[in-house]
Amino acid sequence: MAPFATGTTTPHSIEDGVRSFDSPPSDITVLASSRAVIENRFTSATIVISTTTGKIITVWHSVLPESSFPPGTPYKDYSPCVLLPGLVDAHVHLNEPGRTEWEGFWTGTRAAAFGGVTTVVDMPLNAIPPTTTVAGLKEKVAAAQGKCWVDVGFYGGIIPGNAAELKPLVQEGVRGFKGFLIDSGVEEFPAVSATDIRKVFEELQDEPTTVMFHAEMIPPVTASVGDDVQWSLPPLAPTGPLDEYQTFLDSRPSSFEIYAILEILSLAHLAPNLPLHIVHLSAVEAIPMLRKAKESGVKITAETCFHYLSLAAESIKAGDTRHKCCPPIRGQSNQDGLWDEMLENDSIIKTVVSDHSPCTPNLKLLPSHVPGAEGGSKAGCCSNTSKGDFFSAWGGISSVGLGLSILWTEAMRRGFKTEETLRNIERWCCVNTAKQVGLEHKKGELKVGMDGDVAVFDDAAEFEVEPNTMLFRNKCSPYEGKVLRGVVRETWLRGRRVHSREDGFVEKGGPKGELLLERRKA
Ligand SMILES: NC(=O)NC(NC(N)=O)C(=O)[O-]
Ligand SMILES: [Zn+2]
Ligand SMILES: [Zn+2]
Repeated sequence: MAPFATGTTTPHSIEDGVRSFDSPPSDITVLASSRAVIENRFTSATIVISTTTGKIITVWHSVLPESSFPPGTPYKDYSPCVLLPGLVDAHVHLNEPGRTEWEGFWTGTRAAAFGGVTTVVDMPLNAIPPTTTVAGLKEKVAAAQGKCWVDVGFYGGIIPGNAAELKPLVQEGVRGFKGFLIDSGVEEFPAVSATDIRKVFEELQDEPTTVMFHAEMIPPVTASVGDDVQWSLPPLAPTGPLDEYQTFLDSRPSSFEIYAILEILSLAHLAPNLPLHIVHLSAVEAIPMLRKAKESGVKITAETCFHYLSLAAESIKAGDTRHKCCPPIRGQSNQDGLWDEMLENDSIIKTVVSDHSPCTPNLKLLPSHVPGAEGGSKAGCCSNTSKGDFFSAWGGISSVGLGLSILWTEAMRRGFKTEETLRNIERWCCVNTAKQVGLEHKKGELKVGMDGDVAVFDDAAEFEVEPNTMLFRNKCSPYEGKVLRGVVRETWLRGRRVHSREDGFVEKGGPKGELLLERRKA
């Protein structure tokens, strides 16, 4: 039965979960596949999107043939590629204005679109000014206009002394806040103390927002955790060769994450209704205390990153500072522990994000034999003696747009089941990231009423990460040279194709990304 031709809204192929629609057929586009993830079900699907509103207007849990739609309706059956919701990467540093040479809206969002990411949320630091004031947010927004290939939301920043800016930033539509408990790496974004956090909690306790922390902290004195665990507290200063990864890892032990989380939890009672979130959780040892806090009623979640789930300290070569990030990538057993936690029911780790935090290659101080170093040697900013120094190099890993393939590659390497993994990825990278930033009413799921954001994922294909597949501004990433499984064939944003591997970007009319500045409801 042809739904449009007959005017009926209930074709006989309908299964449960199917919605009806009465939209005029002239402004629709149809994507179908025998394999899709729809509301956490692995199913066949036909998705009808209004090109006028950009919203999904109907979803069938079956592949309707093209003949079901009026002649001329744009229609494609992508079988056996998988239709996934466009990913929501809730942790990306787009450093424009001020450090646009590190990353900008144009390049960062093109890299996102290339990899099926249709929403990014921009971190409040590394641009100048940082997003710690309404004026700073306005500068960001002005700089972003007309340059975004995917939709972009903004976080606000928490620094000492800016408590009075926080409510106004909520009003202006920031999607949450981030603060540091350790040096951030940029002087305009200092770390907060317990006194500052108290003020922040007082200010934001009843606001519709999330307060997030970079949870690493240098304990002031010996810290004891409970009765029986005593953490030895190594200094942040190096105790071995500066170009050995282990020296760097030893300088930022798991206890720094534990100590920071204990500090946050000790203050959480001041704002019992305020959702708290730990960004880029690396240390598996911190999980039990987070779980315990959650069980006792603290509203707290955590995210981890593609790199903590796919890279391991044991394989990082001397001087390869492309791997430097904070908190650090830890050992293989830590990586295994993070995966174990994520596969638990009701895990504390709800989301997986990129923490794409790039810089110009010279600031990575890469020795000339490491890929991505060329800019460094040309820039000549550093003496040869500092090449490969993990302590002086910029901390941050570039990977926006590579995440889906990174996760997929790792999950397949671990022998995980295809359908379950795709459903998990939908949860970690779409549904839960959208929820974390208050966008669950329009992003992260392929269902009626949501934005028509779709990633067409070829789970069988492979590609090599090389300059042509890293569209971020600086081609300097630890994934370079790796062969990843899973290729995003097409990316659709609100019912329009933004990018396809075959035809590249749809340049006509320029970028169509919107700035997501509506005020959060919860
Ligand atoms: N200044 C930064 O961008 N820092 C970032 N750096 C990392 N993760 O290494 C972060 O998110 O903390
Ligand atoms: Zn951080
Ligand atoms: Zn970050």
